[in-house]
Amino acid sequence: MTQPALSVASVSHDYTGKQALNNISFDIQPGQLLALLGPNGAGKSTLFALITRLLKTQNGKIEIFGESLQRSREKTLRNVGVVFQQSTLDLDLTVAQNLAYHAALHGISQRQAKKTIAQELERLDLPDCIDTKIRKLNGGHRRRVEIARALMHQPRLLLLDEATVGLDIDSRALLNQHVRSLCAERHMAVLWTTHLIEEIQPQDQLLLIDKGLSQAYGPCTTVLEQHRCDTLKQLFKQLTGAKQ
Ligand SMILES: Nc1ncnc2c1ncn2[C@@H]1O[C@H](COP(=O)(O)OP(=O)(O)OP(=O)(O)O)[C@@H](O)[C@H]1O
Repeated sequence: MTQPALSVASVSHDYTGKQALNNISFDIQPGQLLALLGPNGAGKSTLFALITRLLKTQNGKIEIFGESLQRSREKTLRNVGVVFQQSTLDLDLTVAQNLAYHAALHGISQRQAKKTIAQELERLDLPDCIDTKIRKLNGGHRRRVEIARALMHQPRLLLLDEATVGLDIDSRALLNQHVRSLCAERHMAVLWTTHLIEEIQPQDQLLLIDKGLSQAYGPCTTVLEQHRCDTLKQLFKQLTGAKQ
């Protein structure tokens, strides 16, 4: 095994008396997509906030490419692209302006930024939108711009928190497919947080959490076999009691 892109070991989290996460451990290797699945209130956002350092780690260890998140914050975050659940694009700036601003924050030269913006938009099938204000784009296109932004500094680990929320079925499928191809082509590690079973594929790694506890972890097909389930829907219901 190579060094994991992301390693989470025995992580727990308390919100003043309420335990949101209890002893969660998992790894993501370069080129792997791990689907973090769980019903509402399972602890997905808490875990995401710990990995992105929005919350401070209370218990356990989080490492990105072998570097402790607690000790080398800047170094580790340089390797990470993040797409949050809520859009953080400036609606009154154009696509290019939003991306260029992010590039500047990462110390990327204007020349390099221009080149990367063109490449990423081409890749996302958005080249005609470069001078369009975000406000004029539909939800699916805005999400694609957010992915392009997260990729501007060429991260090796991409973290997405419920990136498809609010999108129609076609846009959801397209986005999911796009992230999968990035994962394969760039050998990028991906954490895909979702509460939607249909966004998960048999070749994915799966971490199913419920009420802060890890209920199942491993290659999707292995997890199904271990729990004698034919479908993820069945597994989800068996382990969480929740319906999809
Ligand atoms: N700031 C907070 N203070 C107290 N409790 C919190 C706080 N944030 C979350 N919780 C609780 O922690 C648990 C996990 O919440 P979290 O938001 O991480 O779950 P989730 O899986 O992301 O759910 P959802 O899909 O609904 O966003 C829930 O019981 C929630 O009520």
